[in-house]
Amino acid sequence: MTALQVTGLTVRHPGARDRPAAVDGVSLEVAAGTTLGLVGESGSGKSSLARAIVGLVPAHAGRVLVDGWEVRTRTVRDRRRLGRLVQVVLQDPDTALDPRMTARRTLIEAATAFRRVDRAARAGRVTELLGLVGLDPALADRLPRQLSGGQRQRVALARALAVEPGLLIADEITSALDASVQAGVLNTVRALQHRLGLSVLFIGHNLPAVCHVSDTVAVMRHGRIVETAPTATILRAPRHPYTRTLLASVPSLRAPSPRIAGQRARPPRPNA
Ligand SMILES: Nc1ncnc2c1ncn2[C@@H]1O[C@H](COP(=O)(O)OP(=O)(O)OP(=O)(O)O)[C@@H](O)[C@H]1O
Repeated sequence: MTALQVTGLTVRHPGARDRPAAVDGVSLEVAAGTTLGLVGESGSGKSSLARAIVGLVPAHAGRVLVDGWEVRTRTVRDRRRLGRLVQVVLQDPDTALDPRMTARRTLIEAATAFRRVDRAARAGRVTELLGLVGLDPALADRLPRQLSGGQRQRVALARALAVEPGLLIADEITSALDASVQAGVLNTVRALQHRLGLSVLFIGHNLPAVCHVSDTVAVMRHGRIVETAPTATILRAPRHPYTRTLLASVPSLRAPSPRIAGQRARPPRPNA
């Protein structure tokens, strides 16, 4: 079963028609219950691809299937269906969260957007969601400005989970965080994926971070996927010169033990 299937997707941004396509005929798949990492340097087209998948920017060509359904965003009904199937968490939790809403209200609003949740069950659901992302339930009544950057990003993650989507798209979710906080959020994403059986498209420019949470990694450059392989293969035997360049710039990831073949990469050190 395929959670996400993208075929021949091309994105040309308005006002940039004379430049190469931001996304140029990209095809990729996220198998149900697995994480596909999408890695590439800034400007390679990762966010354009993510936005096109959920209809935030128009696709020039190509096809996107989520859980077998061809994504459309023409009607309110289409958009609701898409929102139930896919949730997106973005880089900057400061702009993603409503500054006037406590974590509790944010989570209740998301949990009840598509499903009925009895009033009596709501407090329990908030506690459960905060627990899932490793937050103390005592933080439920805080506003975003009363939380740290890492805590805000966890609330954004909990809000996405509140909808109970089959597919989560995480676009550079650790990039705005201090290095010391990044590893904790990455570990949370990996634990969630295992525990909830989520399908995840995890986007980032930091190869160790992407490898840490991903079963398979796709490497993107200049709008195209240059290599897709299981994470252990990307680390041990990358085929494309660009993948090798990315690896070479991360000394701690070179020549990993062959024992990790078929397994996930070792966790990055918290200060990596
Ligand atoms: N709204 C837009 N209008 C015009 N060009 C855009 C727009 N958004 C992105 N681009 C261009 O599309 C290309 C891909 O950008 P995109 O943001 O998708 O890359 P990225 O890999 O996500 O980069 P980053 O990691 O820095 O976010 C870049 O050349 C960028 O300048």
